[in-house]
Amino acid sequence: MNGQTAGESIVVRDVGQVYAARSGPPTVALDHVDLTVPRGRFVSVIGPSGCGKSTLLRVLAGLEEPRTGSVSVFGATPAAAAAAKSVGFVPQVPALLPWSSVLQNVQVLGRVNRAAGRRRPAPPAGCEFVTDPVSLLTRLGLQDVLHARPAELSGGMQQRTALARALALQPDVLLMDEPFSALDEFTREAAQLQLLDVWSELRTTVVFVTHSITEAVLLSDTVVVMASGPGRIATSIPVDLARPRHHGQLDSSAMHALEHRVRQALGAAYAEAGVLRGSTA
Ligand SMILES: Nc1ncnc2c1ncn2[C@@H]1O[C@H](COP(=O)(O)OP(=O)(O)OP(=O)(O)O)[C@@H](O)[C@H]1O
Repeated sequence: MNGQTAGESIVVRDVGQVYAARSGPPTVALDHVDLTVPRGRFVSVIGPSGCGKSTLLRVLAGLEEPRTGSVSVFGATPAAAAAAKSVGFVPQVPALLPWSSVLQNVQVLGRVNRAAGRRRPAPPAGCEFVTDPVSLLTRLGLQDVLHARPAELSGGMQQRTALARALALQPDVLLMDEPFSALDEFTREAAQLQLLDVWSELRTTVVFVTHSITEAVLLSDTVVVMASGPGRIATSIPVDLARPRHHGQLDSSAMHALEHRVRQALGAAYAEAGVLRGSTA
């Protein structure tokens, strides 16, 4: 377990997931997947379309049971972690309540928490902002739109609201499924910086699915490259860029070298999928 105990890490062991197909053989979405995410780390998952990234997130979120293998979220099953509101999820589409304000969208989970009688440990020193929705939204640059409805917000603002909603749970783990993929380049960069800014203080454990090599490298401690046919982990690439990260690092030789490594691994995953498809056609 890489020297980590179950309570200190998310541990995925030999996980497999299979879906029945409408016709033909079943889809092996995950096959012998092993992954350890130590507490407080930021891990990105990248891979060809259909390689099982979202399936892996759903298994971690307790939304589906894996067919085989085991998953521990800091010592609990994913279902137990989800029931304890220890898992925050930021989907690709923000799915905000359209008739509620930005503030109400974030407050609603606080109410769910209180109704569940959930007690959270005090946040790290200096991170008290996370316990107060107004402070949290202000921290994410949304102080001027607290009372706006989602339809009045830009895409970037909507995603930051979804991030605030997830963070308001004070989750032990934050699962993010291509949260910035629909944003234009500059809005995306701003959202990345906002995320890095709050993450650098909260140090919530993050599993972040993306199709962007640059985004994966810029944000992460480790980039996990998946391959498809069947869905599996091809390699894990540690990112040793200094923190705090910023877009000034994008032009550094270290950044380019890491992007190159991820691109090579991803290229191999795509090529292999093509070979596998060719051989089974
Ligand atoms: N509920 C389901 N029923 C049947 N097949 C499914 C189901 N969910 C996913 N799959 C299949 O499992 C495989 C993995 O899907 P998944 O959505 O996890 O991939 P992904 O890597 O997230 O893809 P993308 O990058 O396109 O979002 C795909 O072949 C997909 O068609």
